[in-house]
Amino acid sequence: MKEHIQKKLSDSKTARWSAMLIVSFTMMCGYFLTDVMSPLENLLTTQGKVVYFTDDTSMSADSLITKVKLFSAASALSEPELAVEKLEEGMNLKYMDSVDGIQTEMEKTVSAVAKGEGWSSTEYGFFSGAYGMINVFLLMLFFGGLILDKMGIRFTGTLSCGLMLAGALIKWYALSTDFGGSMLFGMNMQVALASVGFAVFGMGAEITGITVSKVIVKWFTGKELALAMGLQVAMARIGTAIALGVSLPVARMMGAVSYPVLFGAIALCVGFVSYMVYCVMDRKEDASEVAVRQEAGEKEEEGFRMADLKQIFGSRGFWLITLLCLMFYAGVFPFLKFATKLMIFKYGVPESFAGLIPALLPFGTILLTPLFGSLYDRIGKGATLMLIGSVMLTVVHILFTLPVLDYWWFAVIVMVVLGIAFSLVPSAMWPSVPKIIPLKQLGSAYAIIFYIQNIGLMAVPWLIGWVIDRFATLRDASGTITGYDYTVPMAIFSLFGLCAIVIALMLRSEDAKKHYGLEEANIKK
Ligand SMILES: NCCCC[C@H](N)C(=O)NCC(=O)O
Repeated sequence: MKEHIQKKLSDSKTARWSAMLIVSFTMMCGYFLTDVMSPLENLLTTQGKVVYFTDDTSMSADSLITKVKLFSAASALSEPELAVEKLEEGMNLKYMDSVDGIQTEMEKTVSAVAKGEGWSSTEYGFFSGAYGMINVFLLMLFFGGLILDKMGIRFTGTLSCGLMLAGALIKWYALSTDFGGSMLFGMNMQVALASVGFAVFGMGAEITGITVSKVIVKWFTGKELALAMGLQVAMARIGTAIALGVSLPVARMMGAVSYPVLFGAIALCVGFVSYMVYCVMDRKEDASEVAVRQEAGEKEEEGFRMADLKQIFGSRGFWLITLLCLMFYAGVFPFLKFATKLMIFKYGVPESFAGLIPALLPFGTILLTPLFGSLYDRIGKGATLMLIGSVMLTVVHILFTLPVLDYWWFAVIVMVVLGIAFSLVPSAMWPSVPKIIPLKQLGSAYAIIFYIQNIGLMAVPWLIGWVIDRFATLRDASGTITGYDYTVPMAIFSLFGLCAIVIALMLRSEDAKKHYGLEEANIKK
């Protein structure tokens, strides 16, 4: 008679790849919401309504009305009854504008009118950094890791998806409400409440992130681990790319910045349901694992103990990966928050296309992250991949800093190179952690890495927002903003890249000493 051999559910290719797709979809919705406000920086920091024309230029509604009236006076026409509230899509307007210092007659058609929120760059930076605030100040990410290792994947993932959704709804409420200039914590009420929402969302998103990483390690250890992690990250990047590409057109079409957030919250509800589906699979995987152990007469693995934290904290390799993560990601995610406006003011890209250039970055990574992940699975060289990625990040930021080649095509090329760097490092970094830290401590290990990384995700946008207000905003004699010079903010991003190179070099030499296996293939032949 043929002997029946118990198998784990994860031994089935279909089952493990389905699990990967389901949790990655949830994460993708989270990433969409994380970056959905980035292309709206210019709109958020404009006071009053903004008018967009069919030729892809835009102007504040107040200034347009003044210019229309100038035209009426110059052409001796009776002043039209035009007011900001009457501006709408399809209107054909004649106005006077200064072209090369000469007052010139212009005629343009309005393609959309959207409401700016009048935030300062500092307020925008504060809001963007709020993502990491609860994680950092209330140590919630750290506790999230402990909860994950103690309470398991199903409980933690459900909790974190709920937090993401609650945060997204608070943010949507804040952005869709007119608080009439009231203040909270000495801050514009809208900025404060939107930041609270983003902070709650960020707590959920980061805990979901560590949970999803643990899910992938659980189903793919000894199999296609780096490829699966690469594909999960690639799907997350699709979320970022969609956010960067569609957020501004949606806000314009609907006339307000709150709508992209609302659509993201609706998508997240679907992501929540998909996580529930994964929970069913997770239960089956656990049951099959128990059966395999019983058949083999193995004892159940010991659970996580607080003492295990000592082992994590005592590992130099772990700290180097953590610091590399801090520096590398400080140079990428916060940069994306400011990149759309950089494209408008440094490279002269029309606002309606400006979000598409930063969107190239995550798009590039969609193919490359799994590709490099699979390379790491088969031939290794993880520490070297991280080093090359860090060098590329630094070169890119130096090129964005220098006042050379301020053409849109050059920005595209540089952004593609950044996309390659942004594929190399994550595809090698995340699958390297289980080579240094054992599975039962992995939730806590990822949580600590994400915790330190969140300090950067929080503080860097605060710093850059303040630096833009202080050192990068150009004004005319009357104090009106005339443009931005991004040299100082981009030089700061270059410094993060330089630190990443030094740490990647140290990690490679530590690996050579301690034999973590970072340069070895993941798939054992
Ligand atoms: N904009 C999303 C921030 C997610 C940060 C998260 N802690 C993370 O590092 N995820 C892995 C990745 O490479 O995206």
